[in-house]
Amino acid sequence: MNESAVKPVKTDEKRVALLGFGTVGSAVAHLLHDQKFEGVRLTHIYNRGIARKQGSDRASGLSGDIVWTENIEDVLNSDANVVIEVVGGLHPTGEWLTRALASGKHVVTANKQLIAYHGAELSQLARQNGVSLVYNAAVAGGVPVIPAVLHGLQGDRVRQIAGILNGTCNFILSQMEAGADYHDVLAKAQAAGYAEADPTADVDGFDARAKLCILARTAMQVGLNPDAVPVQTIRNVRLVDFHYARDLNCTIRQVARVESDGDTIRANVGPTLVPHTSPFAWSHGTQNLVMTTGEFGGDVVFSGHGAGGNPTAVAVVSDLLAVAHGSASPLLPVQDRAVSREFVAPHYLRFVVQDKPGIISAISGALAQVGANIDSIVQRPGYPKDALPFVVTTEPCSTTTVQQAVHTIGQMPTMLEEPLLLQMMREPEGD
Ligand SMILES: NC(=O)C1=CN([C@@H]2O[C@H](COP(=O)(O)OP(=O)(O)OC[C@H]3O[C@@H](n4cnc5c(N)ncnc54)[C@H](OP(=O)(O)O)[C@@H]3O)[C@@H](O)[C@H]2O)C=CC1
Ligand SMILES: N[C@@H](CC=O)C(=O)O
Repeated sequence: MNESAVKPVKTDEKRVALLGFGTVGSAVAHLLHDQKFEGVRLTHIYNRGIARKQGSDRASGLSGDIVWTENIEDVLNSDANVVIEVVGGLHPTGEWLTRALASGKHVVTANKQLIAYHGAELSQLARQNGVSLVYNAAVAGGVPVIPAVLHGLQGDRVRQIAGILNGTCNFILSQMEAGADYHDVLAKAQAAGYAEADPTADVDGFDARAKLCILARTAMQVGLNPDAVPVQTIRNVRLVDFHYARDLNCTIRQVARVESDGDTIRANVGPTLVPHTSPFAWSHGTQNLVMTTGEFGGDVVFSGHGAGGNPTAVAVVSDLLAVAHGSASPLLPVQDRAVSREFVAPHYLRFVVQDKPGIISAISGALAQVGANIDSIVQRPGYPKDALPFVVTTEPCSTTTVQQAVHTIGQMPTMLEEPLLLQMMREPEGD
C-alpha cells in the first residue's frame, strides 16, 4: 500500500455522507463545498443512477476528494460519522437511517414523513448509541422553528400552534390570490423544486400534517398519529373563493393547527380563510409562518422560506454544525395523545347552484337543524343564474356539525357541485 495515499483521519472531524443529490442534496453539497466549514468534510455522495447525477449541471464545481456512489453499503460501511439524508419517503430511508444510527453515525435529515411516523423510535435508537438525530429542515424549510421551540420555548407551556407549513401550497394560493391558474402555478412549484416528488403530499395536506405532528412533539411534547389528523385538500379552492374571501376582508392559506386545552388535543390541516389583518395573510410565495401561543409567553411568530434548495440547505448544514459542535437537540419526554377534530370556528360555505327560489331558506334550515347560525350571505353580481356561486358564513360553531349540514345541503338537486366548507380564522386579538 502507498502510505502517502492514506489520509490521516482527524478524530474530531465530521466526515459527512450525503444521501440524495436532488434539489436539497445538491444545494447542501455546494454549501459545504463553497463555505468550507471548519471541522466538517463531505466524503460521500450517494444517489441511484449516480453517473447521471455526477454528470449533471448540479454537480458542476464540486471538486475534491468525494466518493460518488450508487451503492448504499459504500456509505453505511464507510468511516463517515455523519449521514445527511435528503432522499425522502419512509422506505428505504427508514432502514438506512436505522442502520446508520445503530452503527454509531449521527443523522441529519429533512425527511418529515419519516420523523412524523418514526421519529420517536429513531430518537431512542440515537440516544442508545450515543449519537444525534436532528431534523430542523423537516419543518418549515429554512425557518429554524424546531431549534427555536426546543431551546427557546421549553420554559413555556405551548397551548396552540397555527402554521403555514407548506411552501408549495402557499406559493399556489398566494399566486391564485393574484389571479393565477391552479395548474399553472403547481407546475411552476414543481419546476422550482418546492413540491414533493409526489405533489399530492403538498396539495392534499399530508406534508403539512407531518410537519404539524413534529411541531406538536417538539413544542408541546405530545405524540400524535399523523393518520389521525384530518386533512382537507386545496384542490377545490377556486378563483371565485378568493373574490368572496376579499369581500370578507380575508384571503385563503393552507393552515395547519394543533391546540390543547389540557384534556383535549385538536388538530387539522386545510385551506382556511385568514383575515387580511393577520400575519398569515402576509405570507406570500414559499414563505412559511408558525405562530405558537404559550400559556405564559403569549404569541411568538417565526417566518421565512419554507421550501427551496438553498433555504433548506441552510437548515441542514446548521444541523450538521450543531452536531459538530456537540449542541444538537435534547430528547424530550413525549406523551402519545388521541386527536379530536372538534374545532369551534366561524365557517365559509361556497355553493354553486342553478338559481331557483327557496335555496337560501333550505340552506338556512339545514344549518339551523345542527344549531349553526348564519352570519352573512354574500352574492356577487355578474355570475350566470344557471351556475351561480354564492357564499354563506356562519357564526362560530363546531366544524363537525357544519359538515353534517353541508352534506345534507349537497344533496339538494339545485347544487351543481359539492359545496366548499372552509374554517375561518378569527381576527387577531389586540393586547
Ligand atoms: N425541496 C424542498 O424545498 C424541501 C424538501 N425537503 C425534504 O428533503 C428531502 C429531499 O427533497 P428534494 O431534494 O426536494 O427531493 P428531490 O426529489 O429533488 O431529491 C431526492 C433525491 O433522492 C434520490 N432518490 C429518491 N429515491 C431514491 C432511492 N430509493 N434510492 C436512491 N436515491 C433516491 C432522487 O433521485 P432521482 O433523481 O433518481 O429521483 C433525488 O436525487 C425530502 O424528504 C423532502 O421532503 C424538506 C424541506 C424543503
Ligand atoms: N414540499 C415542501 C418542501 C418543504 O418541506 C413544501 O412545499 O413546503
